Amino acid sequence: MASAFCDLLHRNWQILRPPAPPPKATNALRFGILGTSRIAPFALITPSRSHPEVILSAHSIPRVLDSYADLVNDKDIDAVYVPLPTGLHYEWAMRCLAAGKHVLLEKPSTANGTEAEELFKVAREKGLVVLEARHFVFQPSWRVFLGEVEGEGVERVEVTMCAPGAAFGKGDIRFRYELGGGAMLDLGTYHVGALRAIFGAEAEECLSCEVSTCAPPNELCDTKFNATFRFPNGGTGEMYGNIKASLVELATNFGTIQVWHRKKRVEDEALPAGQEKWVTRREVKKAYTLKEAGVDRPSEKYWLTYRYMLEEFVNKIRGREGSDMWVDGEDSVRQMRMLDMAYEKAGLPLRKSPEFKLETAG
Ligand SMILES: NC(=O)C1=CN([C@@H]2O[C@H](COP(=O)(O)OP(=O)(O)OC[C@H]3O[C@@H](n4cnc5c(N)ncnc54)[C@H](OP(=O)(O)O)[C@@H]3O)[C@@H](O)[C@H]2O)C=CC1
Ligand SMILES: O=C1OC[C@@H](O)[C@H](O)[C@H]1O
Repeated sequence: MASAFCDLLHRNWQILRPPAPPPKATNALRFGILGTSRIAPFALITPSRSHPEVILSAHSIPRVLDSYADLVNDKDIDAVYVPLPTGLHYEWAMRCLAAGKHVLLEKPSTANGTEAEELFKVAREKGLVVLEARHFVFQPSWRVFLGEVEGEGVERVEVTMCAPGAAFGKGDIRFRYELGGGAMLDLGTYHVGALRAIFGAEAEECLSCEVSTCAPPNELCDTKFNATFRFPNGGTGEMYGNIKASLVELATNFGTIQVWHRKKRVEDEALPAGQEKWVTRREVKKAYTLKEAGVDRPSEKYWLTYRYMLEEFVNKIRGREGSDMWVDGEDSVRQMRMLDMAYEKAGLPLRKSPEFKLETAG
């Protein structure tokens, strides 16, 4: 017990303060970050410290450039991390591709399915990597969890995840339609990703979608959602989320997917041979490393989802075989199509990016 506690403390300490970084490779990829979003330190700045093939070349450290366009067109940058409001993802990812840069693109990839289709088509044509940062996919424990599930036989799945209302001020990007605001697009992208992966199939129909929305003038932005989808095997997937959750609601529903790798309790029912009563079997599994998840690839206990994701992003750019955890363009497009379905069912307009013109397309 004491050793498990020490292990927990040690691991969490290393998350915040990774061990002395390995020397950077001479051909390390040079990353730039657009903007100064709150997520950047978690999603890229800290993980990059322990990656020998990643150098942060431009952001606030060590160089600050005058504009997003300057950074995107900087010849000393190989890859750009785009953690902008969702409604700006499409434009800036397209600009990065036009400038020949690989893109680590915050989730959700774009504001709607049509934009995603266009974006990933251009990425394919240019032979550049665009990865939607749906980070939980890269977590070893998620892999273990999916290994327990037989998509075809799944009848009903419930995905619940909330975020603390106190974290987002009134003017937050999540509550502004013109910036791609809305809880389903922001948080629901996790729910939809989980449902699709568990069923191993695409939802055929959104059967119902109830939402609560912001007060005018932001009434087009949902803050809470409850939706049900039908999957090809006849099973139903339900999702509930709230980005204005109170502390009480958070106590049971807070999304801790980034740090909490311990696999949720597995429960199933079995009828032991010769007995009349069904019994419930419970098992807790954990996998902090790829090795624990049965994958023979390097990883460390203190890596968060973001670090795992960075590892695969670099592998893909280098053309190296990584683990089998990945989010390809087709997956991102399907993800957006399912979110579109939910918005349509809720009677809310699809989110969209502002019009823009590529000056440097080539
Ligand atoms: N992977 C994860 O765990 C998480 C992912 N996200 C995703 O990351 C993205 C950013 O979220 P978050 O970090 O909370 O966002 P923030 O509000 O903290 O940051 C957004 C950044 O976008 C820039 N920006 C450019 N134009 C605008 C504009 N018109 N209005 C507001 N900001 C603008 C600002 O940069 P500047 O400094 O240049 O002004 C700002 O710092 C979202 O797509 C979200 O879905 C968010 C949280 C967690
Ligand atoms: O991980 C997250 O939790 C809270 C959300 O609002 C955020 O955008 C998301 O990525």
